[in-house]
Amino acid sequence: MQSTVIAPSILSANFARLGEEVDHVLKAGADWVHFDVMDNHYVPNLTIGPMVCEALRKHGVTAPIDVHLMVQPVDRIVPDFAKVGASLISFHPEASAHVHRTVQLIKASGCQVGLVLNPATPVEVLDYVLEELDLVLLMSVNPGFGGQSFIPSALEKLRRVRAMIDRSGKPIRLEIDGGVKADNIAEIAAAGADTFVAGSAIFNAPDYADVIARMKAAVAGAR
Ligand SMILES: O=C(CO)[C@H](O)[C@H](O)COP(=O)(O)O
Repeated sequence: MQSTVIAPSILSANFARLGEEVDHVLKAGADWVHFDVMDNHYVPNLTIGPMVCEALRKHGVTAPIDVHLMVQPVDRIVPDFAKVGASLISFHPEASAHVHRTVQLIKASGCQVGLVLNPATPVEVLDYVLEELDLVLLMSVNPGFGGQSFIPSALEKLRRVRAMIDRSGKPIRLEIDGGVKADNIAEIAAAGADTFVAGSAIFNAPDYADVIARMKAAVAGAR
């Protein structure tokens, strides 16, 4: 199992002060920056693109930027994110005409690659491509909005994907995204996640360091 990563989703940050918010959350103990890209086509919301990623790098952010593409089509935007400092790019198989080709494109661009499974996407979509991946991202809400409730069936799915990753013997991260809070993260970790996206639970809290510390302690206890 990989080391624990807490990746705050900046979807719930104050966009009017984004650079400060990212500095603050990293200083508070966050490991990665989770960067949600929505296109009002694949998902019914519209957020941020490569220019904002570039602005964060120019602002001085050196932490890994974990780009979650909720866009269709996928391939055209990949080089734009690679150029401006994305560390890892994840995409939804439903949004790509050729999943294996998109995986290779992301790797060739110099980024790590992740595949995202929606709550109703079967784990079999990982067959034939799992070993090419650096990360599997399981959505525990339907994509498009922060602040939704964790869908309990994601726990069983985590256990299944954890077993697939362990069987592969590859150092593939298992990330969970949606409704992750300090009070449910222990059972999510016990089900096999090692990388935790949390938006509203962190950015709506009065003390980012306190909530991140409580999350890390809960994960450590569960492992
Ligand atoms: O990808 C997302 C939505 O599509 C968000 O990252 C996710 O929902 C995180 O927000 P929260 O922790 O508030 O549920």
